[in-house]
Amino acid sequence: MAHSIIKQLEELRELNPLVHNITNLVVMNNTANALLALGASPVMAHSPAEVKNVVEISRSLVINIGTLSASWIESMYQAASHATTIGCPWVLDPVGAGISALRNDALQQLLNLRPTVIRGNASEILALADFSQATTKGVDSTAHSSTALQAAIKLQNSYNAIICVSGEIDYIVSANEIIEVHNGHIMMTKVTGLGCTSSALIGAFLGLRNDTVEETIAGVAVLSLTGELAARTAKGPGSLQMHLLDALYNLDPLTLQRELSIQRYARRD
Ligand SMILES: Nc1ncnc2c1ncn2[C@@H]1O[C@H](COP(=O)(O)OP(=O)(O)OP(=O)(O)O)[C@@H](O)[C@H]1O
Ligand SMILES: Cc1ncsc1CCO
Ligand SMILES: [Mg+2]
Repeated sequence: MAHSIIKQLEELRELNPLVHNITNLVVMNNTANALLALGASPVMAHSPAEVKNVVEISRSLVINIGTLSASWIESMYQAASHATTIGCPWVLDPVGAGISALRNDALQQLLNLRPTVIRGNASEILALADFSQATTKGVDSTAHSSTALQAAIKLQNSYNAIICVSGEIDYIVSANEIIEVHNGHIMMTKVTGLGCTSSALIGAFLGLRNDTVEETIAGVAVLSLTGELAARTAKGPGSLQMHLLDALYNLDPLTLQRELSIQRYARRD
């Protein structure tokens, strides 16, 4: 497993892929810096007048609904439909799924455009699988990631997307397998937008080699591991954020080999 991620990271740094982000106003700067530190090239572009042009030149698209409004929905819809049409892989981050009709309606439209990958916290994945049962508080999860595993499997079956549930254990559900990433640190929940960063890093790996499951695992695992490494030396959330960028920049094969904690098994449902 580490071997695949080491190779992918090497390829990513060599290629410096352009990642188109339509993301929220809270995390925009952090996300761009994380992509740069990893070795990708971010572009944040959300005007409806240009998103199709930007999708055309990008390796992948990341759509994050964190600070949604009507004009952003239009941009997201245009970008996602164009990405699906031209075969550009795209990630959906359903921030705050379940908290309002605006978000739920936008998410239903985006789901119908068939994202390649969906990554959310447990509350968001539970809400996406059944909006009528949503008990979301806001953008932070109120549930352990394991409680959303069945919902993730249901979403995978319905939309044929790779589903990631983040939390103490990150789960990645593909058509055939469940992958668990055990890296991470509780302090990461005290820095806003690290789930959003995970979605963006998945975007950075997508499109590298047409193996979307391996690419998704790489994105999730790299963020969780670098967060864990950063937490070891951080005094609190402020320095965690700073150390995370340094950990992404300095991540090397030996550290991946030594520190990754990943399990994968066949789906039995
Ligand atoms: N309880 C935990 N223990 C260890 N690591 C955690 C825990 N919760 C989250 N993490 C780490 O933080 C990462 C982001 O997950 P989280 O579920 O907090 O995202 P999120 O709620 O979508 O965040 P945001 O919306 O602020 O971007 C996970 O992939 C994992 O590495
Ligand atoms: C706090 C917050 N509110 C809307 S988006 C966002 C960033 C984490 O998703
Ligand atoms: Mg989130």
